[in-house]
Amino acid sequence: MKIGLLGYGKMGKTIEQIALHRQHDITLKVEKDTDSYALENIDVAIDFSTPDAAVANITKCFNHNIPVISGTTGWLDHYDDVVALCKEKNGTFLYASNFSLGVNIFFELNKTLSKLMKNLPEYDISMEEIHHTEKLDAPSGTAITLAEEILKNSKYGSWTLDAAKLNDLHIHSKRIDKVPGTHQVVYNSSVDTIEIKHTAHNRDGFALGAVIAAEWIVGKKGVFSMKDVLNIG
Ligand SMILES: NC(=O)C1=CN([C@@H]2O[C@H](COP(=O)(O)OP(=O)(O)OC[C@H]3O[C@@H](n4cnc5c(N)ncnc54)[C@H](OP(=O)(O)O)[C@@H]3O)[C@@H](O)[C@H]2O)C=CC1
Ligand SMILES: O=C(O)C1=N[C@H](C(=O)O)C[C@H](O)C1
Repeated sequence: MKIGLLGYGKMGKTIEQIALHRQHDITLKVEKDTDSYALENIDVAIDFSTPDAAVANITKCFNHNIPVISGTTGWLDHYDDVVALCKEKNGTFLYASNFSLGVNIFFELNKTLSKLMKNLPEYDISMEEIHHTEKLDAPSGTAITLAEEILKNSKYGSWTLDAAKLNDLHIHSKRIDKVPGTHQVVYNSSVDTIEIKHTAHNRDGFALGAVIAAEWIVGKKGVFSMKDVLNIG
């Protein structure tokens, strides 16, 4: 498979290693905002760029009829517009806030736990996400995905980064040098605490999931998620 990497930073480089190991070719690498590029000789594009760049990269793929996988976070205010454009252009698109198999299992655990806790308002819920100091967005995309599921079954109105907003689900975002990604959900009452936690040890799991999604999506049309790829949820 011929893969175009839209974004060649920490994730782009890790994806390249995994893709080459799985016998794919990298036929395009876009390294920075100022790079002009043509979408030629590509079966699928994988976008791990920046919050400001993702929408333009994805749109360009739709315009050139190239299937596109996006793991870039921090642009989700435009997600509905991108989905509408994909349908209008009869394109192929898959976004995941987190491509790792472990986190996608963790998403299912989070969903199950939130349903179990639905009628137990004596538990206060909070979340923590920890990432490296180069991360541009907060909270993480993964934390937002977890929070949106919890909100369906809880007393909270929305998620917030502000600990003073007691009616909202607080996400504590910490930035610590080199941390690849840690997410924790905590249910706390006066008598006990229930916690679930996922810790990434490196970026390989994210990159492998993105390559598996790219392999899966070629030849398909529409808007997909990792639930479709992994057949879970
Ligand atoms: N969904 C998932 O599983 C995961 C998602 N992510 C997300 O992926 C994104 C990238 O992460 P990461 O690789 O760590 O970040 P990096 O900053 O290491 O890499 C991003 C790269 O994209 C480049 N870039 C800037 N503008 C463009 C553009 N217009 N087109 C293509 N590339 C561009 C940047 O260049 P420059 O430095 O010059 O700006 C940089 O080299 C982030 O949003 C992150 O949150 C990360 C890990 C897993
Ligand atoms: O920026 C990162 O590094 C990561 N970003 C994603 C997110 O925002 O959830 C996924 C992963 O946690 C690493």
